[in-house]
Amino acid sequence: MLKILQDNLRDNGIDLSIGILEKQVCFLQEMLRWNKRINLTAITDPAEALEKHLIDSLLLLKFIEKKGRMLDMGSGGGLPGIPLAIALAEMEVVSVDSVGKKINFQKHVRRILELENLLPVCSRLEKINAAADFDFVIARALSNFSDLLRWAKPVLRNNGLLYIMKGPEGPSELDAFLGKESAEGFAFKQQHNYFLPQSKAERQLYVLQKSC
Ligand SMILES: C[S@@+](CC[C@H](N)C(=O)[O-])C[C@H]1O[C@@H](n2cnc3c(N)ncnc32)[C@H](O)[C@@H]1O
Repeated sequence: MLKILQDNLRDNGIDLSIGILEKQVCFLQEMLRWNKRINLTAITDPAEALEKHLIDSLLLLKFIEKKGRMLDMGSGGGLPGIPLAIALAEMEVVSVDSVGKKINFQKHVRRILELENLLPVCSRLEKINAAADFDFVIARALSNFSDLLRWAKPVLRNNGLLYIMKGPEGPSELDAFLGKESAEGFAFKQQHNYFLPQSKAERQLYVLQKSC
């Protein structure tokens, strides 16, 4: 698993140390192990989880800033926040989900991998009390653009970045959002399109900047 992860990341210009790769694989194995008892992911096949969870999260390293304070909204089993916290020692990741069992799993990962830059928090996003405290907010498989901007706005500092990860539905969701609402308080900065290495599944990363 480690070699496949290393090769796929290298093919995309991402070179992580063996120590970091080992931690990534350990996280994934723990997720699959805990998944037999609590519902963390619908994906149970290790090869598929490697690509759709770990590699999908780590391909972001090509596009995102590498240090600061990041909030992962609706992180579930810790995606993409935990792989990013493992890879980026200078990124402080606050990982929020409303389901206690999922956050307990994340706290277990924090403990066994000694991830001091990861803070798992059990809360609803609507109740997060962090006035404009984050440089970055990220979300994968959480909700529509409208909700994501509403939740991210109060917690992002001015000029902070919102990273929205989407699958093939991304462009039509974005068109629908722009068609009926304004992205008030945010400016579209970048869109990155990429493909997962094995399945060739299409992914988009939208980057929006808080403007006031
Ligand atoms: C589909 S899962 C995605 C999990 C993870 N981001 C991933 O990509 O695997 C969505 C997660 O968001 C959480 N969630 C949904 N609405 C939320 C809210 N308002 N506040 C906190 N967590 C929420 C759910 O508990 C669930 O774990």
